[in-house]
Amino acid sequence: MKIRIIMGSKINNRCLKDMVNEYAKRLSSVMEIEIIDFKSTGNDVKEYEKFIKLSEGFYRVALAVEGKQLDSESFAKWFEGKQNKNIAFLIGGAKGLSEILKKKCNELFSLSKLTFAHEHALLLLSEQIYRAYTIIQGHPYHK
Ligand SMILES: C[S@@+](CC[C@H](N)C(=O)[O-])C[C@H]1O[C@@H](n2cnc3c(N)ncnc32)[C@H](O)[C@@H]1O
Repeated sequence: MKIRIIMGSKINNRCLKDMVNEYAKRLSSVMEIEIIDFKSTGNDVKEYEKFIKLSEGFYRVALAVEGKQLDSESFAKWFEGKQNKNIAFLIGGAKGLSEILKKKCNELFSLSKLTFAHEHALLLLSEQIYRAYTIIQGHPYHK
């Protein structure tokens, strides 16, 4: 299984990067997690093309406030059902993901009704992917 997290904005916070890398490292024996961040151009068409190209062949999940909200156990079940798929999670920059891009995605997931900075959305998503894996494995981390 391969997970690609695509960010329409650069990750600048070093501590946050380290935390995200730590989750990816813990999961590296069972899945590959790749993070691709790029500087936003502010041009919706160019960003659309970039996101689509980078997520070609992946099951696309857009992160958006208005998306579906799951609890961690449900997310783990969803995740388990996607074990033989490659998943791309799309995270927008300051302007968010365009409507046309969200329509191209297979699903829209929300982390909360609160709006987070793109880096915080990345950290929450990474931790929930790790948590999902520990739930599936019955590992005590998820308690
Ligand atoms: C600063 S937010 C963008 C805010 C923008 N005004 C909008 O409405 O989308 C940057 C990105 O973080 C992600 N994000 C922020 N809060 C989120 C939430 N509660 N659930 C899911 N994704 C979220 C989304 O991918 C969003 O495009």
